[in-house]
Amino acid sequence: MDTLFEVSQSDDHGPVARQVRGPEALLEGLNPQQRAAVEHSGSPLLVVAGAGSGKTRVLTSRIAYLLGARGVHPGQIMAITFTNKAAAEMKERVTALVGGRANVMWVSTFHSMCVRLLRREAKNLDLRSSNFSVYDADDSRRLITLVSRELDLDPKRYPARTLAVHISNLKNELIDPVEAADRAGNDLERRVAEVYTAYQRRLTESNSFDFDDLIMRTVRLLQTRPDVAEHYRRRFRHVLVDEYQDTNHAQYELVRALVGTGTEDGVEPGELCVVGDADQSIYAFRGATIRNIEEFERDYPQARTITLEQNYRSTQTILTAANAVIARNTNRREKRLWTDLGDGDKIVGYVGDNEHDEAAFVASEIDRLVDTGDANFSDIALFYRTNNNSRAFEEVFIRLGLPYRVVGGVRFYERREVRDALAYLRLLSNPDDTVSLRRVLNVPKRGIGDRAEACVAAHAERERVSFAAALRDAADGKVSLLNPRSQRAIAGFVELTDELRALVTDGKDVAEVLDTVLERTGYRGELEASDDPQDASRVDNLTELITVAREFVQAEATAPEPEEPEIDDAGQPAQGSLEAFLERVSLVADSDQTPDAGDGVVTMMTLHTAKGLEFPVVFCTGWEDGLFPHQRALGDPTELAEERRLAYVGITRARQRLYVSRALVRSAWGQPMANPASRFLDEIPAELVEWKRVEPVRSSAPTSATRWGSNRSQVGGGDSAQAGLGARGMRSTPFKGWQDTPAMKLDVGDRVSHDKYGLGTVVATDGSGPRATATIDFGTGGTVRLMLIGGVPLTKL
Ligand SMILES: Nc1ncnc2c1ncn2[C@@H]1O[C@H](COP(=O)(O)OP(=O)(O)OP(=O)(O)O)[C@@H](O)[C@H]1O
Ligand SMILES: [Mg+2]
Repeated sequence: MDTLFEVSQSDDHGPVARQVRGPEALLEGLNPQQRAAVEHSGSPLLVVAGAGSGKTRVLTSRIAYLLGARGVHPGQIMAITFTNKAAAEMKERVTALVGGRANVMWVSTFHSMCVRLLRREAKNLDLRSSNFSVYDADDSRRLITLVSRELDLDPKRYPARTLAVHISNLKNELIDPVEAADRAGNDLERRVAEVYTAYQRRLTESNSFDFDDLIMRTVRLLQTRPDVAEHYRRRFRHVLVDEYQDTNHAQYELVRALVGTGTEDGVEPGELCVVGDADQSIYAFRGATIRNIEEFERDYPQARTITLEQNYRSTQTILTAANAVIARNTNRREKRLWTDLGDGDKIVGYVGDNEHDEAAFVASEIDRLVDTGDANFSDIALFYRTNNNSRAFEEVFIRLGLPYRVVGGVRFYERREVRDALAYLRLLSNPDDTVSLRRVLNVPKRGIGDRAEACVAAHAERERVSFAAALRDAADGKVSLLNPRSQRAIAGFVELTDELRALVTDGKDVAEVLDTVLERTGYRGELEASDDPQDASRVDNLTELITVAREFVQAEATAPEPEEPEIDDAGQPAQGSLEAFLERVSLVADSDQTPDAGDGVVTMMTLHTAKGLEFPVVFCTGWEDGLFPHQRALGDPTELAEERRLAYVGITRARQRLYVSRALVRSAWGQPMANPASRFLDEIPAELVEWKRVEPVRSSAPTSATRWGSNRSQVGGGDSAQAGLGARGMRSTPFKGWQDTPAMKLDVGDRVSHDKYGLGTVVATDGSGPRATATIDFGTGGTVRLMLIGGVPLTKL
């Protein structure tokens, strides 16, 4: 924990450190640049610095300083973090300093902040009620699917997923459907605009926002309603943003509108402090742009920029490796990052025969580190490029009984039964929520079939009313072509939801409501009656969800009340309420599930999720061209640069020990792929890496000497020529039964024979030399993409 807060916590005589030791105490332990950033006042402030240099710490310290030394009221502070978890931590630290007063600070992610603001402003937004639903990616894809079906779009040509990405990009650029239609220059863009228009109308009818809307609508509100904007500008005198390099255009405009320029309404501009690192920008695919950090001084002409140069996180070895990799990116500002933590251990490298061998090595190392007392399980993190790569590790961890937790992946809140239960809850809170309504309409089965649903949907379309309104019409017999049985079933459903909704109005807490929902709808009963073992675990998950709800109710009941209610804080849903609960669960991000230290488990996650975190021991796995850097990036310099930033993020999460590993062959989607070493491995200076096992050298038969652990003397010990071999390596006969053939050249149309898949035809080729790949159609055996390195069991016919 920050020394800062320990000072205040050990002080029995008053909550604020300055009362005892003055503002100096709030600056203790900070280096001169960090101090300058904390003390700076007035003009906008940008702190740019490499990983682990204390940017986040500066942000937290600055808040403490604002409260403790500058007499700022907590209600005047808005701080934006990248995850809800980071927000909670920041708030906790500040609470330790100033007590319950901290509750009126707004510390949250962009999305949570916008939900809160939009709820407060529902009356200014033309919303039917402040109980709008928030649609996550899955919900919005469902709605897009519904809409494209109505527009008769070919789902193969226009997959919902693709449409969703396009619509999201438009929203991140603050482009509304009308403008999108105006701008559309080709067929795809016109289709997208069409879907976007219909989709947006549906969202409005459903009284729902998707994630991107949350930001876009808030920006629009502030831009079009000077009175509303002025209210927030008067209130939030301090705006602080962490991870500024990953903001998109909409978020940039949001910050601008909140801070103001001072010319709008005579309110002095708020004090803005943003921190970030352009080298860690890894969300371009969601519209993030480092333009925001690079042009900060142009956007805010009075701005001051402070750079931090001391890294407090990692050893010199780790830092040198990270710097060497990121240095390959062009068009970046060179940074001088140093550490006084010493060289530390070498980076450990390992080349596995396949992903299982790689996983076995990682597991045995973890076992060893914990055995020797060098680390606890919770000190250790394991990263991979994409979620599906966790499987091999999970298998061996389970077999060896190593405790672990996967962050992200198929998350609890993404499980079918959990989503169904939450859809019921959302429906009770927001009767117009179409996606939730249609999700549970016939779940469990109650005799409202597809045809009946289609009749209701057609009625809604014809009458231009929401699906919910159309359903009521159906219950009242006003929908044509509906058979009497379906009508009765619909009437029963409407009655049931009305009854359940009454529980909420009666003030029952969310845990009770949930329990009753599962009971009265027959949802739980159906699962309990089933003899499918999967249904049993579904029941467990629902029980878990009720526990989550119960804990939520209890936590809300015991949360300290804000001491100073003079700053109005409506817009927060009532404590323990259904809305508050839904808001909590709908905004959980991947990284919010990070276990707290002390959980005693190894953490597995993707590199993206690892941003902002740190661990004493880090395993970076799957460093192979085609996997990491991702295959998509191989021929694209922009994408490759982003992958390299991801490598930089991964390496710099490590404090003391870093491992890098790869596999010679791995099965991807059930097919073997032989990937060459990641180019990022080549970019780490060879002398920093001790290879526990390298790729077998061509024509030397694999012997026990190449088993990991027994070849230290052969390839370790700082012989850089050999040490680099594992990364660069020559490719030969790494796996049993495969012939030692030289790399082959194939063209589209060539016929080939594969030892396992049989006869096939080349349908595409990509890359050259050791990175050449061919996609081969093996008829009913499916399409397989293979790296054309030596050793591929393939014959050209
Ligand atoms: N002045 C300091 N003295 C001692 N430790 C420090 C100091 N500043 C930061 N640290 C520690 O260094 C580590 C990295 O700090 P922090 O997470 O704030 O860096 P960051 O710049 O935000 O990193 P990232 O770019 O990865 O987000 C933390 O453990 C933090 O407590
Ligand atoms: Mg940080």
